[in-house]
Amino acid sequence: MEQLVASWYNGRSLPETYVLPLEIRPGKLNVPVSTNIIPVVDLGGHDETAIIQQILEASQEFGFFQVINHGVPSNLLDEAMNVCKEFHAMSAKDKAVQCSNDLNKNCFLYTSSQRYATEKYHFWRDSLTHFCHPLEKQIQFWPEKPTRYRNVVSKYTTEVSKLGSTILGLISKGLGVSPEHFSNGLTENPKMIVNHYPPCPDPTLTLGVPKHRDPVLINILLQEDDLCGLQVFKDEEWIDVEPIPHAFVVNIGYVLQIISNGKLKGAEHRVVTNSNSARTTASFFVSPSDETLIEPAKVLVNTSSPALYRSLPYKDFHSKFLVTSDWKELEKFVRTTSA
Ligand SMILES: O=C(O)CCC(=O)C(=O)O
Ligand SMILES: [Fe+2]
Repeated sequence: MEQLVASWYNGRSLPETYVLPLEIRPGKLNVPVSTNIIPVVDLGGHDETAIIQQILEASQEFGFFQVINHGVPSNLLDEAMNVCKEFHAMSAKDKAVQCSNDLNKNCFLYTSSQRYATEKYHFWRDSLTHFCHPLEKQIQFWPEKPTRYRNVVSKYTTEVSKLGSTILGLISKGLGVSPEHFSNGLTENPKMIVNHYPPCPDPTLTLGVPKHRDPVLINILLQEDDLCGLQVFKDEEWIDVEPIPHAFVVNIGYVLQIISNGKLKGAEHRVVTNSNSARTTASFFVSPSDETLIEPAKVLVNTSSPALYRSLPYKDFHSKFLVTSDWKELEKFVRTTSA
């Protein structure tokens, strides 16, 4: 396995292979205070129409929002975050014993990105990734250490799955798309990604994750209470996603941009590092099964709003995503020729 950053960073200066070209370096880290603030949606309210409107507006304008009063118990969020941190705090040897480094396996561990072997430079991140559904089948592949991992994370992913269905239900109502549209194979392949960004010797020169869009329907992200790192690109500026204790960050992925025929935005985002503390996050990627055809919902396509994207199996889209870091190339691949 490529060496996890956590196993060698201590006391080292930033290796050349992590120094990014000027145009994508974060440079100055304090982003200017922006008038753009990622919207916060209170899911506990009774006015469903108002909630749907807030979610749709945020998804159109930012492609990002945070949710509070979402129904997942706070102690479960704390336990899940703690066990994710404990996993990454284990020795490299223990981590290697727990997980494969084969990206085709149901549970695997990698560093930088899944394109490590071909990427020009590396990123300051280690990630554990595993599938979550069906739980009875997948759980046997998850790490056995820390010993609480399977117990806590199975409860966590069960709750976050329900939240995902709720949010997609609200989005489908807002778009006027039948809710079956999202249950029909589209949400079959949820995946957990436990990201870890060790303290970095020079956060101005490198990134934890470069600018990207998620290749999924939505991502439901748990971040630590007091550490910024995630930034959203909007109106040519980077905006910090300020952590709110026990909230989730939700972002629209590119698959939902396709299904909504461009009405919702698969937002561009990146992760900056910091030199003081390690930061851990858990992404819950809600994505279709490999064979599911992804295409603009029929009710959203008409003569005045023609289909912007062609129909293709999710696995074709995802394979292309894994081999290209060039977003324009991916857009070209999924767009209709007339769009
Ligand atoms: O760690 C974060 O803050 C975000 C991670 C992310 O963008 C991803 O997992 O796609
Ligand atoms: Fe992402």
